[in-house]
Amino acid sequence: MAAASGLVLSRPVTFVTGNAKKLEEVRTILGQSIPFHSLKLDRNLSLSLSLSLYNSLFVTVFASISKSFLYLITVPELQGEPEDISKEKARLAANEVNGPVLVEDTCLCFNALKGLPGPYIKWFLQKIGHEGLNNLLMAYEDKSAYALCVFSLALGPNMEPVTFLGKTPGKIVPPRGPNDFGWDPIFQPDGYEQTYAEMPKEEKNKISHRSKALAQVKSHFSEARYTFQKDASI
Ligand SMILES: O=c1nc[nH]c2c1ncn2[C@H]1C[C@H](O)[C@@H](COP(=O)(O)OP(=O)(O)OP(=O)(O)O)O1
Ligand SMILES: [Mg+2]
Repeated sequence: MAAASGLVLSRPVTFVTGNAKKLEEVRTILGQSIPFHSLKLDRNLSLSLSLSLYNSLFVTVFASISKSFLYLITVPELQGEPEDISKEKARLAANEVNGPVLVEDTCLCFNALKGLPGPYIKWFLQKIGHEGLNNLLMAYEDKSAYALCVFSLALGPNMEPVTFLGKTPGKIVPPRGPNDFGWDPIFQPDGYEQTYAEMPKEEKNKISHRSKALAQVKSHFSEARYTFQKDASI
């Protein structure tokens, strides 16, 4: 029976993030399509920024799962190529959770800067803000950029993660629209007159880097047909 219905996992997949906005979008886009733990996250950022080539920052995440579990998850902010970062994040999260996890890492890549800030966008945004990000491109005519989302699924500790990529091309513009999610106000996707921030959420979710990557996650789940020892309501 297990073979007929796909791989048996110890429990439903836990989506690990410290970013409430990400979680909100993932929830909306996925709906009921994948059996996830219902996750509510609170974050407690413990910042220890160093110039080390290794983990420069540790994010402490309190995840209360289905109201009855509380996980303290420390996921380091890693460095390197987007896919490697996302995979490593999944390995670490799977060890912490001791079960199947899905994680996601988002990059904002400027073509004139050969893909930078890329995975380091979080620090660039935190340090220099929307204006600073625009200024980075002042010396270049090419303001084109792309948003890249890399999900990694690890079925358990010591399991090799699988990645799913989603990419949306656009350009960097002076900030427009509500400032409630990261770099949304300065990213204008190709074919639109509005920035991500100006768009209605449903519109962003139709074309975003995140929804493109999640479409692949969904098809992976429908092909794999995982079953779980414990049901999703736990
Ligand atoms: O759709 C988006 N629209 C605008 N801004 C966004 C988006 N998605 C992520 N962001 C921001 C959050 C963070 O400043 C950086 C990614 O960093 P990233 O490490 O992936 O996110 P995070 O540390 O906030 O959450 P997590 O705990 O899942 O790693 O870009
Ligand atoms: Mg992060």
